[in-house]
Amino acid sequence: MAADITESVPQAPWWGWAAAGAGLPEGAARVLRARLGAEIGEPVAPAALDEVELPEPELTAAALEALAGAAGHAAVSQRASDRLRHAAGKHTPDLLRQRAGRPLAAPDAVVTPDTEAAVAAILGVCAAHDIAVVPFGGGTSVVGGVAPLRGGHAAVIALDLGRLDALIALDETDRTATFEAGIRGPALERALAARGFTLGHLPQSHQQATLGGYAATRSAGQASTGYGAIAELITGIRIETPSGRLDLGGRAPASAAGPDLRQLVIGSEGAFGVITRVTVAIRRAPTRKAYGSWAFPSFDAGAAAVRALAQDGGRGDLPEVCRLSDEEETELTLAQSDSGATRTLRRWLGLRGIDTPALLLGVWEGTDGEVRRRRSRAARILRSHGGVPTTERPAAAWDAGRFGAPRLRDELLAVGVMVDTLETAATWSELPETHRAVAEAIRGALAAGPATTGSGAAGSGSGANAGTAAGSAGAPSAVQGHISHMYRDGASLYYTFIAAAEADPIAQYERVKAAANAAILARGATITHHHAVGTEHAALLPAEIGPLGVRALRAVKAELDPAGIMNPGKLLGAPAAANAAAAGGATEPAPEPAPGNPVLDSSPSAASNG
Ligand SMILES: Cc1cc2nc3c(=O)[nH]c(=O)nc-3n(C[C@H](O)[C@H](O)[C@H](O)COP(=O)(O)OP(=O)(O)OC[C@H]3O[C@@H](n4cnc5c(N)ncnc54)[C@H](O)[C@@H]3O)c2cc1C
Repeated sequence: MAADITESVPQAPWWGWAAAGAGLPEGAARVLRARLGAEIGEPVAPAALDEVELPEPELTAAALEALAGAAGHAAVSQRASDRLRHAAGKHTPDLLRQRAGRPLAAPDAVVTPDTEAAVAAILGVCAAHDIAVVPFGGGTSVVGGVAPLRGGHAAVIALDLGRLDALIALDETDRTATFEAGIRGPALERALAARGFTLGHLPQSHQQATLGGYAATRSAGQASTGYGAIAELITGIRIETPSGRLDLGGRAPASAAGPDLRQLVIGSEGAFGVITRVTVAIRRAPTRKAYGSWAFPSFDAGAAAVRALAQDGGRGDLPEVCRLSDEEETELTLAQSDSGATRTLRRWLGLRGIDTPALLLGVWEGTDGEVRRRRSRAARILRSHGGVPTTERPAAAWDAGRFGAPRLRDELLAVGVMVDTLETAATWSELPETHRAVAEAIRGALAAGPATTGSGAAGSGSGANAGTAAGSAGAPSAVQGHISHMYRDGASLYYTFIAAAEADPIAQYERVKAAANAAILARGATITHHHAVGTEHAALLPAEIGPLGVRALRAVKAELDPAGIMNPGKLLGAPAAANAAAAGGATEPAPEPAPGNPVLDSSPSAASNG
């Protein structure tokens, strides 16, 4: 149940997800050796704190004093450890730079208010002193959402919401709960569980992510198929902006009073203001889970079956967690286990003509009778679409291990393996082709290898060498995918790519991202289903919502944030003024190159996020 998987709240180190673990599991290491053709080397430790190069803070004494006046002296820190922990999010280029001890930039101070009034006062100080504000929840962004960009302002602070973490109200009649926005996933679920409820929103990052962060990024939990993504769960939201407070929703279950402004705040990524409280729809905590796993002869066949479940099944037939791996992800998962059970499964499927299976996992949550009834109705539909039932074990094993996976990425990066994830979503009619096109684009970019000439080398951050220049052949790779958030009209698509790191792993990453983005846009799919826009996808937003759509959002920002201090460079990209400055060379500092780690090693499917 939600409560029993959210007991621990690891404190992320500044260079990764979790403190050093026990290394790679043997199964993962074996698959990597076999797949990537290399021996696993000794892990390279991240830089020590005193080796880290941090820029000098640029806040004036007057600005510091004013911030302390707004939030309290103890709430304003310029300690290196605090600045470092707020210097980046958690996507692979962030971690590569952090591990190397050469962060791109750091906030000039970290401010941790403990009241909404203090948040409003801080925004006033920042507007008056020309200070950019980066709202900081759990810092788990994988799209550059918390990058400490100044955007042409005199300084930048990270505004950490971590002390705003209270349950404000729980209404059992309305089945809603209101929280301060800085509460993290486990604390939120614990508070609800104490009263017999759950939110059911469990992104793989929930142990560190916050409710405000979920809202700001339009996040989707791993059980979103059953519970709904965060945009469907939020009934009310409050945001403090430099122009004042907006209190939205929460008056009635629905309203025809104009466009739903909550939806303008959900997904605003800190560019309009700071979300300080959120009201969510809650459910009775489930008392039972039921698991089911089915094998299909191909990913396309599995997707057709899931579509039938989503469109023709009855209410509740879709499991809360519904996850279909493609053939590659299924193979890499099975290959990590050489148990008798896995061998038996392969034989059993082989006898039914399924040699390259695509595995569907389902987790139903509810009461005992409910979950069994729902699972057997779903089973009938899946069988009628060619699904071969296996045991409950694969789904139960996935459920038990899913929140350990992010740590694995740290282990992989330590031993010189490039690993990261990316995602999109497509309608059912486009999904099979989109899946193939994006996977092939990623494989092609990895196989192309690094450019041998041109200015894009050595982590310039330009992404200009995206697989176009002549290059040496890339290393062997594994590219796996799954769908995991189902809708009546389509589903998300999620990819994990793994390869030996090149000498410039950030350039390697950018090459892959550029190729995948091009394929996603060419297929007419979305640039992001749940990771959000951040800096990573900001240049692609016009392709998704059109230039007029971007201008409309800019107009909203101009009203709520006239000085443009809120999270510069995220969501809407650089403002026009910053672009002009950039043309004159006064840009944000370019990313430092991460050192190459030529040693190959590490682990596949388990490192997959989301
Ligand atoms: C290992 C891993 C697994 C992940 N799995 C998933 C997944 O399953 N599903 C999913 O949706 N995402 C996933 N993510 C992405 C990320 O965790 C989500 O985007 C999450 O919602 C971010 O929450 P946060 O509190 O960490 O926000 P942060 O990373 O701190 O911030 C994200 C963005 O929101 C802004 N922001 C944060 N708080 C506020 C606030 N109170 N007011 C205004 N703006 C704010 C920030 O400025 C930034 O632009 C994963 C990330 C990692 C590293």
